[in-house]
Amino acid sequence: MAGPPVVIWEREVGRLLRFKDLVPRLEDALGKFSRRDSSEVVQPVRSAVPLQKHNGFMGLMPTYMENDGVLSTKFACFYKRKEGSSLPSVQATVVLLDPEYGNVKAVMDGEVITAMRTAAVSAISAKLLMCPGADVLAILGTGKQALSHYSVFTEMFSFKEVRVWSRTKQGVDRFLDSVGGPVKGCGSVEEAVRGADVIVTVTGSTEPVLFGQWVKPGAHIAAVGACRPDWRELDDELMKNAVVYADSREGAMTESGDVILSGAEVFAELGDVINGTKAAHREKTTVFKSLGMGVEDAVSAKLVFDQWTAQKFHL
Ligand SMILES: NC(=O)C1=CN([C@@H]2O[C@H](COP(=O)(O)OP(=O)(O)OC[C@H]3O[C@@H](n4cnc5c(N)ncnc54)[C@H](O)[C@@H]3O)[C@@H](O)[C@H]2O)C=CC1
Ligand SMILES: O=C([O-])C1=[NH+]CCC1
Repeated sequence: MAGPPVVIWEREVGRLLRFKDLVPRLEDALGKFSRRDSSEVVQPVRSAVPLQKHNGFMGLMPTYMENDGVLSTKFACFYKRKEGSSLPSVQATVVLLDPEYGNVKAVMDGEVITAMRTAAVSAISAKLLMCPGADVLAILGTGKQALSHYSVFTEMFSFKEVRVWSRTKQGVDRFLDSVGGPVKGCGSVEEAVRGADVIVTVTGSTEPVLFGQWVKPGAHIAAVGACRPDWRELDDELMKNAVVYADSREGAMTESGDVILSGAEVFAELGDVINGTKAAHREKTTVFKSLGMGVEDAVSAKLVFDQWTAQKFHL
């Protein structure tokens, strides 16, 4: 009989996970996912159970990577919060199983994994799709994802200017205090995004906050919020005039209000670009629509578990 699962919680996950280790594993996983080879990745579109009373959803994200021996699922509860609410927008737990025996090997905090893998995938989208010599980064939103995106974008790239916008001044001030680096706080979305080469949208908004009329031609947008079919962050003009990429085509067609309601076509998955089967249109305005995938959590959880096991037996 298998022993009880290990529990690896927030601080430990944060100590073990590094962007430099995560990014290449995510690139590999995105490529494998887009090959649609079931011996590499089996990952259905997330099931979302409505939590009507609490204005949220529980997303169940099972994934099996046969050749890598990884079986996992994440439970991600995400909510539409009222302004000023102190409750979290996203809470997540990742469960790692033994694919042969079916027992649970580890239960992990999923918040650090969600924050880091989502930001790392957005950074991969920028690496592949932003224009050469991109100088200005704008971040819309100042919550957990904004912080993790700031961390990985400033670790991987050398922007000359970073701008941030939040709907409240307190949000901007808190963000500036937490990051310490040189960031310009902006009083409006337009001020933040005019002339920006890369724009990250990480808000809890369900209506468009970013409008095409303000976006510089050739800019790259990593659109991370609005993960429900009736939620938006980007307007129709932007969606229709950009080349749209997604993490999962099926995911975007099922869950993204920006894709479904604008009628925009998903040109390619990020994995198709990694595999060299679809072009990276760096010269055009590009949108990467991120919904989040179980395969990203699976490789992150494996990395945490492997590092945790190596350290334990090294002591
Ligand atoms: N694509 C993916 O893989 C993932 C997407 N998400 C989504 O990313 C978004 C941000 O998540 P977190 O940073 O964890 O949340 P958070 O609660 O930490 O931060 C949300 C930010 O959005 C702002 N905001 C909320 N409502 C707004 C509105 N109506 N207009 C403008 N700004 C608004 C808040 O002031 C805050 O700055 C959420 O929509 C979440 O569901 C989160 C995890 C993974
Ligand atoms: O992939 C993910 O973990 C999530 N996507 C939307 C909210 C949480």
